[in-house]
Amino acid sequence: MVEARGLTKTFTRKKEVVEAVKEVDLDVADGELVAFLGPNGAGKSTTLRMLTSLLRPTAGSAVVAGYDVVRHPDEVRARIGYIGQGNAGGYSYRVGDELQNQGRFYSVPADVARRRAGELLEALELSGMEKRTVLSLSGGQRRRLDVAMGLMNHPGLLFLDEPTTGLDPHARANLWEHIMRLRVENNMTMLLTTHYLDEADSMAERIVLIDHGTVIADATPVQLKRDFADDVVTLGLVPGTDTAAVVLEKARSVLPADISRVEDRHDADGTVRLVLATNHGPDLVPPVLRALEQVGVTVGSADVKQASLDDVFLNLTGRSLREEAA
Ligand SMILES: Nc1ncnc2c1ncn2[C@@H]1O[C@H](COP(=O)(O)OP(=O)(O)OP(=O)(O)O)[C@@H](O)[C@H]1O
Repeated sequence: MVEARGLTKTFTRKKEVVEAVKEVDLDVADGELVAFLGPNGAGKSTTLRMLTSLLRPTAGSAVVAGYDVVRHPDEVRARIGYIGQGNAGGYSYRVGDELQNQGRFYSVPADVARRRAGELLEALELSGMEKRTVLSLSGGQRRRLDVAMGLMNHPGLLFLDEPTTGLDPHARANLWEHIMRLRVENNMTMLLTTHYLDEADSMAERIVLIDHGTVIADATPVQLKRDFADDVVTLGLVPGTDTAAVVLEKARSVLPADISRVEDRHDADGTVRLVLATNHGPDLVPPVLRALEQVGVTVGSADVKQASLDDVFLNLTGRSLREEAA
């Protein structure tokens, strides 16, 4: 569905040169849901705008829905849906008219457009709002209208640029529910950008991490977390009659060899904790507890913090995506 090679965009403004996207290679297979994840200014939107034929690449090429984006932009646009960062049409227009106009833009016959608009309004819980102006809709309703507009031409491939930014958690979850249902019903391939790590983690089948215009990782969320971050298991040890040093020595002697890092922590309340970094935290706890029990070490508490995409970004770049997004 998407095949980009060496995609590059350089902006020049008042003698300032910005290399927004640098030699990006990207493949999206039929039916896949891929998320572009990266900090502000990483080049996500610029890449999306090149793939949707809105922006001409400085170098490189992209074939989208079977057509070259530079040579056949009309063919590309006819086959894709694009939901930009702040669409929501003309604010003073009526919802129903906006959808009809969008249909006309795509040369959808008027009766088909009317039927499609009705179906989409119902699917996106906007029924009865045809006569309302866009301005009168809530943020979540407006974003759902954007999705409806992006789907008027029945695209096989949908591009979404930060679909949920600015929405409250309830509206975000609600929008996702709609998008995911429509994806299945319409058998759509999707490429989206987001700042939200949790969204990318739970929704995307593949994540392309982008930083300073370059792809720094491209894999499933599970693979990324396995390869570039560790789970952290923290065990609170009960000293009993042994000293803390003896307990720690006994504990360390029975730990499996594949733990990537072992540290001990002495908290202010006197608790001694063993901190283990591993790429299989939840599976590690039961055997470690059994082994510790066998050498007479009692565990009073266990905590598992599973690796996150933020840990992945931090390990790859030295910066936290969460802090940059905030
Ligand atoms: N029209 C333009 N003229 C000059 N510079 C631009 C233009 N559009 C984007 N840029 C710059 O290109 C870089 C990448 O911007 P882009 O919007 O693609 O990033 P992004 O990852 O989508 O960021 P955000 O998450 O904030 O939307 C930034 O440094 C931005 O300032």
